[in-house]
Amino acid sequence: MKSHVIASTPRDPDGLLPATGTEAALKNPFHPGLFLHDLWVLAKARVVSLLVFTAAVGEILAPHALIHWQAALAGLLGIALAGGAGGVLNQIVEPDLDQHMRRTLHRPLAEGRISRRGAMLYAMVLMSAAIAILAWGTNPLTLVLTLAGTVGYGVVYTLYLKPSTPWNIVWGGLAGALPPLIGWTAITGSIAALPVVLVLLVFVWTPAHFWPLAINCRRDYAKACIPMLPCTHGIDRTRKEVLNYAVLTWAVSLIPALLTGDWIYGGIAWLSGAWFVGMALRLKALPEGPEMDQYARSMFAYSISYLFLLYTALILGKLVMDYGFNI
Ligand code: HEM
Ligand SMILES: CC(C)=CCC/C(C)=C/CC/C(C)=C/COP(=O)(O)OP(=O)(O)O
Repeated sequence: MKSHVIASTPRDPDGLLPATGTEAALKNPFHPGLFLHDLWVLAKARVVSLLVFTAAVGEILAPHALIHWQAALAGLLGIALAGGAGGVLNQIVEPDLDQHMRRTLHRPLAEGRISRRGAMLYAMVLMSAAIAILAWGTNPLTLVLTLAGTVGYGVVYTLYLKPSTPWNIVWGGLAGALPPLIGWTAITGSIAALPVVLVLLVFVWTPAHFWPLAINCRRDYAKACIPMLPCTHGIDRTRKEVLNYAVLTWAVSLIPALLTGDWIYGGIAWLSGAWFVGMALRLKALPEGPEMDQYARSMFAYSISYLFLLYTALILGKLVMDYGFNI
């Protein structure tokens, strides 16, 4: 396994300054607003919000979700806390790496505002709360799947896959794909075809979500010695894989429509997926340069809206099918 421990920081290439602390932190050791913001960033709360949303859709699609509203709430809270713990674990492992990437340079551990020990305590609090809530409000299957998500991301992906293989995110993405199934099992206690397809959907979406960003940040990943696909196999191969996974995502996104006969979802999935594939084709066609880098950023941003749209369309279609709303 490659080591990702790097001795100096971009702020201090010669290692002469104290190892920790931003200017703000040095001037003002405790600032409550900054501290709360740091806790938010440490838990990767924005990513977790989409994980929780996909879990909520898994719950809403499950039979009799409203009757089991306590399990539904416990499931969402548990996933939010466990997802947050995964984000903290990830940053406990990577402060040295984060210091070498412009995107992550200002994270609380990378800048030394929060210590590894403090972050570990935070992860333990989040994880204990998640376990207690899931054990009390849901069922053992939901608890086990959620634990698998946190360990899969915070330990298997972060410690082993990310520093050792360019296919890290394909397998690492499985952890982040679990929430729709976790939402479903929180309500039903069992596994069914529809939520498994929803897991597959996030699983095949993840590479086309992340690799455009990796293209954009390839120089930083190379500096940090992380073997992301654009660094190990080049930009052309990465763009080809983005296109492959975009097409795969488009195809898998149509399966729920076939399973449920939900044409509203099917129509939205078809159109938004066609757009995603169109973006992948344009990314592939652009000559290397600033325009391609900028377009890769746009595709990354669209990937998030796209997944959000697909899962929103699933709820919309279910409402129309169940209650016959006129639209
Ligand atoms: C191993 C799998 C994944 C990898 C490697 C990955 C990678 C990333 C990275 C590096 C960012 C940060 C972009 C930035 O700060 O500029 C990001 C943002 C984001 N990711 Fe992913 N992601 C993965 C899976 C997922 C999953 C499963 C979801 C949700 C279902 C998701 C939702 C998001 C969202 C909502 C953002 C935007 C956060 C923000 O605006 O700050 N990601 N992803
Ligand atoms: C079900 C459950 C509890 C799942 C938790 C899984 C989870 C939090 C997945 C998020 C995936 C994610 C943020 C990847 C970022 O990649 P990175 O860590 O390589 O990005 P970085 O460079 O921004 O740190």
